[in-house]
Amino acid sequence: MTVENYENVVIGSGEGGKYLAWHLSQSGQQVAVIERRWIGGSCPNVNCLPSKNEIWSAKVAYLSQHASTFGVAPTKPPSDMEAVQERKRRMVQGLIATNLEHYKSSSTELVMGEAKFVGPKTLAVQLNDGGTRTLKAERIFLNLGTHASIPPVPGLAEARPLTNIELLQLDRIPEHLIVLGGGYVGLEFAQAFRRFGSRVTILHRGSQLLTNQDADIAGSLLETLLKEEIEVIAVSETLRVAGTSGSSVTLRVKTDAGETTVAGSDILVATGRAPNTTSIGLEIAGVQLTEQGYVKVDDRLQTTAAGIWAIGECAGSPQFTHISYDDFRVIRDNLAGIDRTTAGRLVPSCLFTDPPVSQIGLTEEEARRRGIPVRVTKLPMAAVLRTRTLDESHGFMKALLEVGGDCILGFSMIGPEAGEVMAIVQVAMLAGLPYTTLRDATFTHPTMAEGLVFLFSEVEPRR
Ligand SMILES: Cc1cc2nc3c(=O)[nH]c(=O)nc-3n(C[C@H](O)[C@H](O)[C@H](O)COP(=O)(O)OP(=O)(O)OC[C@H]3O[C@@H](n4cnc5c(N)ncnc54)[C@H](O)[C@@H]3O)c2cc1C
Ligand SMILES: NC(=O)c1ccc[n+]([C@@H]2O[C@H](COP(=O)([O-])OP(=O)(O)OC[C@H]3O[C@@H](n4cnc5c(N)ncnc54)[C@H](O)[C@@H]3O)[C@@H](O)[C@H]2O)c1
Repeated sequence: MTVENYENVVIGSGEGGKYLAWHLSQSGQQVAVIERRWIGGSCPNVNCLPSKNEIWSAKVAYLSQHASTFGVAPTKPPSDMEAVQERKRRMVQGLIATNLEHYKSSSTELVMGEAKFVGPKTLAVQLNDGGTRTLKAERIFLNLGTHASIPPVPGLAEARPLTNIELLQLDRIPEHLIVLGGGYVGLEFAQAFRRFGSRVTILHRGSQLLTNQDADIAGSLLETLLKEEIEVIAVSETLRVAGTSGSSVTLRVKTDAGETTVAGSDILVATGRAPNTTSIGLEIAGVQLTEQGYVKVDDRLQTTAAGIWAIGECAGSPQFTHISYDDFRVIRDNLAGIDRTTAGRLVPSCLFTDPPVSQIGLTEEEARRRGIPVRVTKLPMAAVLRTRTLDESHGFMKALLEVGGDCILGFSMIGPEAGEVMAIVQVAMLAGLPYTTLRDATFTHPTMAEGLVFLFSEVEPRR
């Protein structure tokens, strides 16, 4: 067995891992990235970007169906899913090419294969093209990602349910899609496939959709989904599943009103993620896991093994591409002797439903739970005149402010361009600006951002 020595090896070419690899290579270090399947990680291949690509096609389908509202001849569903797929595939191929270009220009070696620890700092790589290589490194970075978890419901795995990966490969429109889970993945796909022409039923656990958002935000989103004739059922338990996804499936579920049966043609499992940390020999490397199976790290993303770091979802970081990228910056800076941690960082999020839902900082519910006194200000989207020009005035903006000062503690929005408007508030929060700076700013008319002036003009004065 020949052992090849490296300064740095990154396992997984996800967002944080690839940026770290390219950065280290460009700084003159020797780096290999081992990736078993997705060049560039899950975001450009099977997660964020392909889903947002199809969601945009679904928006076009929706606008075409409602074109008469705008004085244009309408088109009836169903959509041409083969063409939707083709557009998405072209984008993904382009993204992969861009990633490969970065590997080439930074002189980072990309090894396509599956890595396993065979010694504390030694990896055996089962190459995709056949054969194995053994790589030993001074520093190892784990960017392993997660996969969709399939709950242990009798009959569910046997029903061969769709996850985000298979759903994004469908070149047909499911007749009746049952979505298990009312979180990010479930909600985005439920609305998109309804717009393509599927009948859709969401089965969600708990009393509200989007459990990490305030009830008023989740309620406003629910109104939108119901208006688009998406069926939403709160279940306390999924008891069993029969049939096969793709032809016919039946779910027996428990609700507050008793047991009921839900039948459809396809089932999408969107009930959260499980880390890709099993069967790769992390114990051989001395890398400990948390109870949930994520890599145990400190706030500089160092694992329990010296010289080994973890990045992104596998490290238990919030499950967003921009956070995986920030993890890269934390490690990069610490390697350069600059103190930087993950502690207290702002984590913005945007759910790409229509209208989208964005959130940063404290929610009202979290403030209440933590006993933090806040002033709350709210503005209906109908008061933002840009929404009237689009016929998209559903939703509202909400901000949380200090009681003893004028800093912004949190912002949530359901409305058009919610992610972009949130970014403006985020900058104010990062700069520690008082809300009055946004209140007194002049934003272009008519834009969604202009709504911030009116939102912050509504703030009750400090007592
Ligand atoms: C459907 C969907 C939509 C999403 N949309 C958004 C969005 O709009 N915005 C957003 O911010 N986030 C979104 N996310 C989350 C986002 O995709 C992830 O948080 C992000 O990609 C960061 O992932 P990562 O860097 O932790 O790992 P990944 O990008 O998943 O990379 C891990 C890589 O490691 C490889 N790997 C694992 N084990 C091994 C091994 N043993 N050997 C070799 N290679 C290995 C995997 O093949 C994979 O390529 C979405 C998630 C899903 C499921
Ligand atoms: N726009 C975005 O940024 C975006 C989009 C998609 C995914 N993501 C990321 O990926 C992560 C994973 O998404 P997800 O939707 O899989 O997880 P999630 O945690 O967002 O939602 C899963 C939901 O499923 C519910 N659930 C769990 N078991 C269930 C069961 N047996 N029956 C019914 N419901 C059940 C949970 O209560 C939860 O509400 C997200 O948390 C997010 O961080 C982000």
